Amino acid sequence: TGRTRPERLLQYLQKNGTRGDANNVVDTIDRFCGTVEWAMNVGGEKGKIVDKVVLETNPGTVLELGTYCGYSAVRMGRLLAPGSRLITLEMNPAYAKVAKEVIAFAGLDKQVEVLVGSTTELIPQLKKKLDIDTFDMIFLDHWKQSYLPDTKLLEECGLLRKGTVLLADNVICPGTPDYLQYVRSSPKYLSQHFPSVLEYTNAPDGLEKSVYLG
Ligand SMILES: O=c1[nH]cnc2c(O)cc(-c3ccc(F)cc3)c(Cl)c12
Ligand SMILES: [Mg+2]
Repeated sequence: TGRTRPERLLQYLQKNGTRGDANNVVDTIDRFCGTVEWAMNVGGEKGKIVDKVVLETNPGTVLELGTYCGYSAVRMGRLLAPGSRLITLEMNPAYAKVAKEVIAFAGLDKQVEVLVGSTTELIPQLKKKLDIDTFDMIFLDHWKQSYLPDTKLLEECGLLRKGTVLLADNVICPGTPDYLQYVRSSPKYLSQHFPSVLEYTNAPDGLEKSVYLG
């Protein structure tokens, strides 16, 4: 039974959530993390900003770096138009296993696909693996040290197009200074900061939205 935090989160969802109701899944996971056990989901406050960016962008293809338990995949997947696809990369197989069950519980397993492996290994394979040419939106939420190298890798692999929206979590806490400096100074991006708080706390954090200009 729930030996790990992701397993305890999944068990709480299976016990207290409504299968097939993605909005309820988001609220139920937020209740678990707010009342039982903190977990590193993007959460409700930053999640409202993610919702706004997704609805404004209306992406047909989304790439998420860092799945964890699938909270943000469900949060974004629930807002996508029919026929849209969200691909999420997770290097920890135990996390990916829980995420697949959370995504299926939410009824989003047709729109959301979890790939297990490192971003460095998977990003160069995406065009071959999926019949996707470029992504309309990227959500960076994996490891702070990887944001910048993976962004450059996405550019090199031709997975970004004029207007692709990059949305990055945790640019304040834990903080991604090299990534911020790059997207804010490079002529290839137009960046905007959204101050917020670290999930389930009142510690300062924020999201950075950067539009790729090609
Ligand atoms: O590693 C992370 N990946 C993706 N999102 C994350 C997040 O939203 C929060 C944190 C975090 C921040 C402060 C703290 F005290 C403990 C954990 C981490 Cl460490 C990650
Ligand atoms: Mg995060």
